[in-house]
Amino acid sequence: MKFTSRYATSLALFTDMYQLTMAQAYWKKGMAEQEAVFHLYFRKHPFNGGYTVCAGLADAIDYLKEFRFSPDDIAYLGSLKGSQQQPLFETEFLAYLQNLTFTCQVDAIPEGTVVFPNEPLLRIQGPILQCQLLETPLLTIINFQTLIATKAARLVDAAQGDRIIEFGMRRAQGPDGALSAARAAFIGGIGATSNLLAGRYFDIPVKGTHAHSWVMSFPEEQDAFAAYAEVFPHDSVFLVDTYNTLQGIKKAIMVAKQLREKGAELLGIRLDSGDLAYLSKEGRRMLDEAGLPEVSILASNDLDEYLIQSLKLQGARIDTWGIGTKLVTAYDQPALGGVYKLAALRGTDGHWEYKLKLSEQLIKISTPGILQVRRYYGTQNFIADMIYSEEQPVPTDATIIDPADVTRRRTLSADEDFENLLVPVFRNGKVVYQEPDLKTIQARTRQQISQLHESIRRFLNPHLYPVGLEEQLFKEKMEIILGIRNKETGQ
Ligand SMILES: Nc1ncnc2c1ncn2[C@@H]1O[C@H](COP(=O)(O)OP(=O)(O)OP(=O)(O)O)[C@@H](O)[C@H]1O
Ligand SMILES: O=P(O)(O)OC[C@H]1O[C@H](OP(=O)(O)OP(=O)(O)O)[C@H](O)[C@@H]1O
Ligand SMILES: O=C(O)c1cccnc1
Repeated sequence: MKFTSRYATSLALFTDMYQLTMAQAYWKKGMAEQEAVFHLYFRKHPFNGGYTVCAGLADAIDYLKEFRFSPDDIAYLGSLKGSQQQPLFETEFLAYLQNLTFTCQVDAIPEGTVVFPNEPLLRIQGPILQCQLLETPLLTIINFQTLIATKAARLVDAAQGDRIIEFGMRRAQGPDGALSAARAAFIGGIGATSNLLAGRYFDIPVKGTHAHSWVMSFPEEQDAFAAYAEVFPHDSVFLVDTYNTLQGIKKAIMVAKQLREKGAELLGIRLDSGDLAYLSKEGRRMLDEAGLPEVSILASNDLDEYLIQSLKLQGARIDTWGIGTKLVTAYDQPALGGVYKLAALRGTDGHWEYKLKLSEQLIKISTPGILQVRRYYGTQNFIADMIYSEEQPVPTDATIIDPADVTRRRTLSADEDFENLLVPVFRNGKVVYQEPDLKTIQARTRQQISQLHESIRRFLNPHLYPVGLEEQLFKEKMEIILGIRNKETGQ
């Protein structure tokens, strides 16, 4: 079984009802096929951080590849009633849906790329009815995985190269939360998961120790360790904190010595409570003195990036970090506020009409156009990102303007290396994108983060990476805003 089978049955109803009622209204008004452009983007980094790692594209692709309404879906929609008990959806509209196939153009930023507020992660162009139906599922997929990949990358940053295992399945937001989180966590740099189904679906390494129940099911802790080692002589990590951690470590050492006499080595011990700095230092000393310097120390217990940083500052001797709840639930910020906004609509004359959503706050006003993101590179670090509309040629020396603070401008020379981040994913409803495997995506994350200046990577008050609108696009956006405001106030 391959992970894509998660989307093998029809998930066209995996959307908000208003997408379907709008779809019927577009259809009824003869607008269903009008060509539109939507962008999916977020406005603020999660966790008050300085960067975000985008993830979820592979799932989005699988969803779109399978996008169709099954006869069962149509029957369900046909059964829905309005407030006057009349059928909500017309029979002819349901017939239209039954024959609907996905025909859009999709461009996206590859998974594992570092991204910033207001940059479109996905651009969907096609019949407005189709684009509209996809808003909710695309946001569901991309928001969550991007959030978790970013959390994972922060943990990896804090752990400074130590191994991290994802232990979160039992605390995840439901079964798909657990699977998606395991996948996204791996993209963010986590080395392994305890979730076997995620291991099987995504080809992520699986790892585990044992639970307290194993120790508790024996009259003596040492007998529990010995019995486990008998069954897994080369694959044992003993959980040493069931009764008294320091005594538990002594017993683990005794069993490790017996194991060595039989030609096998204990892999490690796990600490799951108490003062992890003190206990890991004591544990390391005891293991080293017993001639067991290779036995590693794994710690778990409500860990997050701040605790890892603190434990490292305290000199903790922890080699591997087991992280569950705080990772898979993105505990301190359980949702990324990604949005999906209409940016252009093709008029009857064939020209694009730019569209935007007004807001009291300038930063919340969406950007119109057929947007692309261009990243400029220095010798070591990324320099800046430019958001521009593909309709207009970019001048040789381009100026970018920060839409949140128009006094922040920067000119980007044509001599700099650059790359356009959005790449073609679907053309006329067919996949044209070669999906990288998960290990390649994970390597991309690591490589991308290494190109961020350390001031952007720090957790406390990170520096703002420069992202701006290309000057022409900025001016056009301002003109549209003024035009709408004048119209609305009758001036
Ligand atoms: N040296 C340390 N510095 C800062 N925080 C620590 C340190 N050691 C452990 N912690 C964290 O303190 C929190 C409380 O741990 P502690 O083991 O005292 O309580 P607990 O979680 O209630 O224990 P148990 O798992 O036995 O119920 C955990 O999040 C743990 O990761
Ligand atoms: O702490 P997390 O980061 O979520 O990691 C997963 C936790 O799950 C297990 O605990 P268990 O379910 O036995 O409960 P516990 O928290 O009481 O130890 C394990 O011993 C970890 O402590
Ligand atoms: O294998 C482990 O040690 C493990 C797995 C899930 C949750 N906590 C610990």
